[in-house]
Amino acid sequence: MVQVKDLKKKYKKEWVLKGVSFELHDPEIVALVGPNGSGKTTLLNCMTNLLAYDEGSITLVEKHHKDPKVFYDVSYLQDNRILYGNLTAYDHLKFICRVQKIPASKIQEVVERVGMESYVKGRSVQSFSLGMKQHLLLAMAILNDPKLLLMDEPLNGLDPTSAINMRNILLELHKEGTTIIISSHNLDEVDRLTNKIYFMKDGQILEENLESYATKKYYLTVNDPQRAEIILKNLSFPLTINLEKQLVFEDSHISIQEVISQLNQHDILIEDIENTRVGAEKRYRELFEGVRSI
Ligand SMILES: Nc1ncnc2c1ncn2[C@@H]1O[C@H](COP(=O)(O)OP(=O)(O)OP(=O)(O)O)[C@@H](O)[C@H]1O
Repeated sequence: MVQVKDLKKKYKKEWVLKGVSFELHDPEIVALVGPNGSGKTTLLNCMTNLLAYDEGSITLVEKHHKDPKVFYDVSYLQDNRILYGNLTAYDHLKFICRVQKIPASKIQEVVERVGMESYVKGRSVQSFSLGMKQHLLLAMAILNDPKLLLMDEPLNGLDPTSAINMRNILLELHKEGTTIIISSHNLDEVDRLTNKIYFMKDGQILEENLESYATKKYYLTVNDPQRAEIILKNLSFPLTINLEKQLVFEDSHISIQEVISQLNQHDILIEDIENTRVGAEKRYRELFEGVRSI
């Protein structure tokens, strides 16, 4: 699916990529994580042939990455500067359909999937909010049912509902067989998408599978989060409330059974329990801030 071999790239005299190599075979979600300026965008731009590189080789979907046919199967969600302010969302989608020979009927399907029916026609992109632009970029990126989807900071500017929707779409695409490489600074979202992380450090990739490394995090949706928070904090349970009004706990700090039992005793209805392994932030801090976990 993807093969990057010993990729090197410098700007003037500064080497930004110093021999990046990795291979992906099965459909996977991989997060690309690193501090500002570590080379994530440079790597994605080289892979999609937007930027020349100095050494190395890149194969995408079994073809050389400069083969124009690659883009029937690959999409790249970049930042919103690629959008045309005086065109509508529909114009953008129609244009991609024309270039990639996708039936126009696909537009409606994608617009519904992303949830942008109310602003696809009748207003130009320059009047869009940041989140609306991200929706359009996502719609454009999934229009061709890509086998490989590369994404540079797709969560920028998304409200919680849109971020959840984006996450669900990515998880669905992955189940349908799409490989996704997503650069993100949102380590909580990264944990909810994948265990497989490429940390960009010193112009190289440190590949990590955090499966066994990570602890578990629980997200409880309850009928009365405010009362639940007061009750549990009075009992000294360490928890936070996220923007989705879920109660969030880490299992290294609590027994989830004990939490459930307390909520039951106080007649608080648990509507949903979601859990995910967390490790991205912990590992990031070890790698980039020299913080060792105990
Ligand atoms: N056109 C350019 N000319 C010179 N230097 C550049 C250019 N583009 C990027 N750089 C430098 O290359 C390095 C990597 O930049 P890049 O944008 O790839 O990092 P990034 O990891 O995507 O950062 P961020 O998280 O801030 O988006 C930085 O030091 C940046 O200043």
